[in-house]
Amino acid sequence: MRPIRVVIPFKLDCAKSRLSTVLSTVERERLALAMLEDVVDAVSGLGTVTILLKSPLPGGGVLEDKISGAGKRSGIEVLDSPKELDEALNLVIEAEERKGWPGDLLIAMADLPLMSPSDIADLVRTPGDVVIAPGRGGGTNIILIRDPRFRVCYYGLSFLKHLRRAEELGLSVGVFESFRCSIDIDEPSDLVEALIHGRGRTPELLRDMGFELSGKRSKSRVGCLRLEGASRKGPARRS
Ligand SMILES: Nc1nc2c(ncn2[C@@H]2O[C@H](COP(=O)(O)OP(=O)(O)OP(=O)(O)O)[C@@H](O)[C@H]2O)c(=O)[nH]1
Ligand SMILES: C[C@H](OP(=O)(O)O)C(=O)O
Repeated sequence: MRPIRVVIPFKLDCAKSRLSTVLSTVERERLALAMLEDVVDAVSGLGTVTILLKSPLPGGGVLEDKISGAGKRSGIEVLDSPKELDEALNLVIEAEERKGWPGDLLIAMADLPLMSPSDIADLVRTPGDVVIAPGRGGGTNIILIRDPRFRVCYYGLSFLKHLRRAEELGLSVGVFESFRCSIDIDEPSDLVEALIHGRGRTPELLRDMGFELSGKRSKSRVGCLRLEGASRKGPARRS
């Protein structure tokens, strides 16, 4: 199997804004960092890992000082880029192409806390010039790129856009269907999945923040918030 370089795009500034109804700005940053560490744990056995960090960091400093285990692990590179997601990633792909494509490129989003090393091991065994693990709602949670001509185009039903782009290039596509890889944490209702199925830092942090499962599927009022399936002890905190 060809070497694989893992790239995890990560933005901390205004992270996870779709969770702002249930988490303060600081809490969303803490959650984003916890999920990043869980993702790094899941992919670390594959090869070199690059965290493609949207710079500048809120409040300055360096990412390594904000994450514990993952940031200190050998083989983790943090690459700063002020560019938006697509441009930042396509510049990385183009750089690998100019180097003669020394290895394949696996792009994993930083908000996939359920993903496990075995899921990733199965994904990289999936045939295709491009292999995609779709996210719910038409997103692209993980993409393995084996052909340097491919470029990414996220947001707005990106899964379909990536299928179309591969077809236009005459590339074969593998779709990796996995419950654990399909769960990206975007909306408050996604927190239930992290609490039920998560095994790493993310569910631990959510419980520390006072989230708990309500036992049955019910609408729980938390202040003016309504959470399906999970309720929060104490008053909802806002930034
Ligand atoms: N390097 C980089 N990463 C990004 C950028 N925008 C989002 N990301 C990362 O890409 C992944 C998917 O992005 P989203 O799910 O939209 O994350 P988000 O922007 O924090 O969430 P929302 O504010 O709710 O859209 C996450 O790992 C983000 O950290 C960007 O402009 N640059
Ligand atoms: C990055 C984006 O994430 P979503 O907004 O779909 O969760 C996508 O997968 O295209």
